[in-house]
Amino acid sequence: MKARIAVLPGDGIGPEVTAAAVSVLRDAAARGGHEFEFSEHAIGGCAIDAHGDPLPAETLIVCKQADAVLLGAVGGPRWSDPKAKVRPEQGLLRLRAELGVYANLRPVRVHPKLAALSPLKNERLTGVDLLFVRELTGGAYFGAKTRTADVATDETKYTTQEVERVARRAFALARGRGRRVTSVDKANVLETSRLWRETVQRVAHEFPDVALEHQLVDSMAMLLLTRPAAYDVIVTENLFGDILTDEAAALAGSLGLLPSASLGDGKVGLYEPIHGSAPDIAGRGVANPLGAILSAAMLLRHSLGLADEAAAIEAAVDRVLDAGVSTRDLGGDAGTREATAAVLAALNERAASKEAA
Ligand SMILES: NC(=O)c1ccc[n+]([C@@H]2O[C@H](COP(=O)([O-])OP(=O)(O)OC[C@H]3O[C@@H](n4cnc5c(N)ncnc54)[C@H](O)[C@@H]3O)[C@@H](O)[C@H]2O)c1
Ligand SMILES: CC(C)[C@H](C(=O)O)[C@@H](O)C(=O)O
Ligand SMILES: [Mg+2]
Repeated sequence: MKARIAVLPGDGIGPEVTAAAVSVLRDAAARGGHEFEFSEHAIGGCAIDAHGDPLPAETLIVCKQADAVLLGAVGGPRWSDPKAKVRPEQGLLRLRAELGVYANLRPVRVHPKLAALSPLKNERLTGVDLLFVRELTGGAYFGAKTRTADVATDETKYTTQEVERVARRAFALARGRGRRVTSVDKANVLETSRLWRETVQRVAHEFPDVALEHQLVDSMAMLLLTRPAAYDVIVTENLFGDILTDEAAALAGSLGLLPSASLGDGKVGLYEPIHGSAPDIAGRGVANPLGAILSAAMLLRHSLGLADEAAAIEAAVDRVLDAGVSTRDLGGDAGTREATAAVLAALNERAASKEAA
């Protein structure tokens, strides 16, 4: 098959982990006889420096015309002055809104080898296999903002339609997994959460084969650590989803491991690891590339319909972790390149053993 993939490396470790993901995609293309055309474009802080705009018009046009967008990360201290008028993160938020990718899928699995490293009790982590579905284009991130010298506001707004579509996506995904959805809100305090809860409840009637429960976000933050294996699909609003998924990264072992796919009703999907630009380790070749590589697998599955190729990459990542190859965030000493090379080697071995069989 032919596919156009827009690559937006961004800032900090973004270019390092994106290069790793692209090499795995090139490998999948070569192996499967596919023609993937990659083109790189600016976003975030480096786009502010080069074009005065964190989402240059050219980047947006190419992304809209692509089959999929692969993104590294944006932001960093250089562009973080609280008084700055333009921020790298605005480019990413605009891109998500422009692509209409309202459902952000963030799977969290705990690899057995890494469970042993966790400060949490091992038995609690056994079998953890979560899928967060984070609403991505609404809520406080996109509401009106005001600021005077002493007062600031960020409006949180949700419409029924915005909640319905992300809830439907979560229920549909639950059908392919454990058939359980936990909807997370703050309905004891927030009006937006009451609308959220009523709407999710109504959508649940369309999916009688999927069990629904509601949790308040504060207790969910605790439950995620005390009984993570009890959950399947967790659907929540933008801000809560951002926070809970970084928390869930502690279950998996590192923020550097977690991938994401952002999907809407249009054809273009956006794929990015959930971590940021990690300014503290940028440029040193030590970033964990696995979250970006697993995001590339999600790209193959969700945008290109190449489920087997995606599963092969996920299995290769598992084998690399099984073999004890890990980057510094996981207590190992492999660099970004070594970890990437190990994934490519595991893919090779698998292909060779399949051929031999
Ligand atoms: N999607 C995105 O582009 C995105 C996501 C989150 C944060 N950000 C931005 O990134 C900047 C830095 O934010 P932050 O420091 O709060 O969060 P961060 O995710 O960049 O880093 C948090 C911690 O996790 C570590 N880490 C993150 N990714 C890693 C990886 N792949 N391998 C090894 N260690 C990794 C970092 O070294 C750091 O110690 C901010 O400007 C923020 O807005 C961007
Ligand atoms: C950089 C920021 C806008 C972004 C978000 O909050 O969505 C990031 O934290 C993420 O999780 O992708
Ligand atoms: Mg985040």
